[in-house]
Amino acid sequence: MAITDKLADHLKDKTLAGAGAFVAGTWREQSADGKTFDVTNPANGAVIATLPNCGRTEVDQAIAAAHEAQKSWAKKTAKERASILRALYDLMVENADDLATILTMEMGKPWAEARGEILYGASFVEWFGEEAKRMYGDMIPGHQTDKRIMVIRQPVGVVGAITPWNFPNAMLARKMAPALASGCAMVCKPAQMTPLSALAIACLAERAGLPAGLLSVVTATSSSMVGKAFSEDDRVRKITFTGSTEVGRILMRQGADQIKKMSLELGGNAPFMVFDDADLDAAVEGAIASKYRNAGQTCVCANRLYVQSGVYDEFAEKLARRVAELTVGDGMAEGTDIGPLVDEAAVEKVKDHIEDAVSKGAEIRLGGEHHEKGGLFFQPTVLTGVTPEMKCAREETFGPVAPLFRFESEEDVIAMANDTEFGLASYFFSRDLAKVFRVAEALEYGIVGVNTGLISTEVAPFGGIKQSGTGREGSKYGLEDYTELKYICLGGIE
Ligand SMILES: NC(=O)c1ccc[n+]([C@@H]2O[C@H](COP(=O)([O-])OP(=O)(O)OC[C@H]3O[C@@H](n4cnc5c(N)ncnc54)[C@H](O)[C@@H]3O)[C@@H](O)[C@H]2O)c1
Ligand SMILES: O=C[C@H](O)CS(=O)(=O)O
Repeated sequence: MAITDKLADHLKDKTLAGAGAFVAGTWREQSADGKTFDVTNPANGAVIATLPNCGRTEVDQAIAAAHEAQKSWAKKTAKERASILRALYDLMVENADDLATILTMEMGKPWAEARGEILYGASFVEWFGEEAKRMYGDMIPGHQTDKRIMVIRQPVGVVGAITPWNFPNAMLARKMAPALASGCAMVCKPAQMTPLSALAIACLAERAGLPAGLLSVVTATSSSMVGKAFSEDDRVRKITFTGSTEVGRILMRQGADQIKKMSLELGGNAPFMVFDDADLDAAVEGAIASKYRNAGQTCVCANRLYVQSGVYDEFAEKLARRVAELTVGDGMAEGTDIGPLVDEAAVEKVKDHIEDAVSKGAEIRLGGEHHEKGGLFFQPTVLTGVTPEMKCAREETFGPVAPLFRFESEEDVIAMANDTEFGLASYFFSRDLAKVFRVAEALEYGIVGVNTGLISTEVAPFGGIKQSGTGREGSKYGLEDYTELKYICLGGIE
């Protein structure tokens, strides 16, 4: 059994996290070279699982099995593929409590947030099961009397997926669902800190009747080995990656030799703007939702909060009062709002950003310290008097820190908001309709939240511009990333 009692004792279904890596349709408790690695609970450091540390042998086996299984899978009707995705959706919902417990104990987020992530991940499986039936093509009026022009969509083939630790269920579901719906096969390498959520999805996919080989979950500590395997093997037609921009850049370079099709969901540096005419209470709630969700460890978290002068002091006061109500603790404990950060490096980065800001003149309105619980817990923090020279203005903090910048005019704040190499999510609060359109159209981002801090849904296209990535996940557009267009020119039709 891969999982320990530290996790099994919290599960109704103890087999859900699988029994090792899921490679080419079989569960592997051992890798070819016999190496293993531990998965620990960031709330207390307890070992919750020991998994095989897969090598190139397992990755190659997974790719070969995917390449074989995908041929017959692509020949099934959309309805046949949709029915298996629907069965998987139903199983994810039925097992949501256990899936949430697995997620919280390997990643740390509060259980209620984890359960929300499970339903969010499941929503992509439901959505793309339906979209499978709408993989339409075109009939185009011919350019000559004897010609008929057809355009069809066909699955890309084998997809290599690499996913991050902060949404270990939803980030795989958001890739696997359109891939399987369109007739592709997938080999996934989850983050080594959080592999169990992906293994649980594979376990339920097997129970839902997904044919062997179509989905593999390779658990490995050498992520660069997996990235190279995906890049070098021409049976892998596409790489889909969610994670940091620097790793996305590496994968893009490695994929260039084979002109590998790429979907990249990368880093962010989201501006969150509050104008004088905003509903301040709504803006505060929006800031709480956007900034402190997952302890600030999401790619779409507000990273820079710009507040117009006329409401700056009132907003800062209201926000600090609301943040002070947040409870820090173990994600499995009732009432926890802010769980532990994922690792020591994350804690050090948060400390560095705070120390840098204070050294350049910012003030700590609230928090700013390592939490008294110690370990990976950090106090939710509000900084005021923040300026563009500070690290938190240019780097993704990825922690529970809200740096408040003051601004005077609409033109100034748009210029500051756009002054970054990132372009994923952005947010602003205003009740002036003309301003809403002007600002939304001027922001250089893939996503704009207006009078809301929460934008994530399966029905909308999620993705960024500039160095936040390429491609879109979710929505009717999400299927396109897993298909190729084929133009068929029919001649001799007299
Ligand atoms: N745009 C989005 O949808 C989205 C979602 C979640 C996280 N992110 C971003 O991800 C970052 C945080 O997540 P993270 O710390 O897991 O990112 P990361 O880039 O360090 O790791 C992401 C995944 O890539 C793997 N990896 C690392 N180096 C690799 C290499 N050389 N070759 C192949 N794979 C490699 C990791 O093992 C992990 O599975 C943040 O920048 C965040 O903004 C973006
Ligand atoms: O980290 C960013 C993920 O994409 C999470 S969400 O889609 O915004 O919930």
